[in-house]
Amino acid sequence: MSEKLIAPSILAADFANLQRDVEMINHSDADWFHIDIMDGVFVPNISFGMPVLRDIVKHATKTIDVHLMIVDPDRYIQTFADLGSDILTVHYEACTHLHRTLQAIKSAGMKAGVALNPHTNVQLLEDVIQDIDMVCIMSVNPGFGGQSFIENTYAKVSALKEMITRKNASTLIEIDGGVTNKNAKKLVDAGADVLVAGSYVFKSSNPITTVKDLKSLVN
Ligand SMILES: O=C(CO)[C@@H](O)[C@H](O)COP(=O)(O)O
Repeated sequence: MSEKLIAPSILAADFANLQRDVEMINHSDADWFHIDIMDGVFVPNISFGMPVLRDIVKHATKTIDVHLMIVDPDRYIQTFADLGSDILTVHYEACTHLHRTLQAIKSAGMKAGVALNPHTNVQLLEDVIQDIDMVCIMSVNPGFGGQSFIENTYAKVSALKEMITRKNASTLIEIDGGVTNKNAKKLVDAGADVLVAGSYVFKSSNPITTVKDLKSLVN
C-alpha cells in the first residue's frame, strides 16, 4: 500500500502569524501545504491571493498543493506556475473545456488536479481520468473551513477508486473538508490517498502532535 499523505489547509492558519504556522508544517509529519484560493464569485468567500502565496512559498519546504476556487481558472495557470505551485487543482464546475485546462496546467510544469463539489458525480470524469494527476473530492461545500463532513463522500471515494483501477490510471484521490481522526481511516480504506485537514490541525492545542497522530492513523 502506498503512503497516505496529510495536507494541512493554510486557510485555518493564523494569518497574523503565518510564517510561524508555515514553519510548524515544515517541522511536522505533514506532506503537503494545501492552499485555498477563493475569488468570492465561484464560492461565497475570498481567501487570499498571489502576494500571500508568494510569501508562503518563500518559507515552505514541502509540496505546494493549490486549490483554485475561482471562475475561469485558465487565466491564472501560468501565474500559479511562476509562483511555485507544484499541483494546481481547478474545479470541474468552473471549466468549460476541462481537457484543454488540464493540458495547459501540465504544459506549465505542474501536476493537474480536478476538484468536485459535493453534488458532482465522479462518473463525469470517466473520459478524462487518465489525464488527471489528482481528483479532490470536496467533502463540504467549498468556501469555508470548519464545516461538517458530508457522509456521502465515502461512496464517492469508492466509486472513483473503482474507476481509477478499471481505467489503469495513476490518479490520486484527495479529500477536502471536515477531515478528522473520526473519518480519516474510513476514507483511506475507501481509497483516499491525500487528506486535507484545516481546522482539525490548526485549531488543536498541539498541531504537531495532531498531524503526527493523523499520519500514523492512516499509515
Ligand atoms: O477548501 C476548503 C474549504 O473550501 C478546505 O481546504 C478547508 O480549508 C478545509 O478546512 P476544514 O474543513 O478541514 O476546516
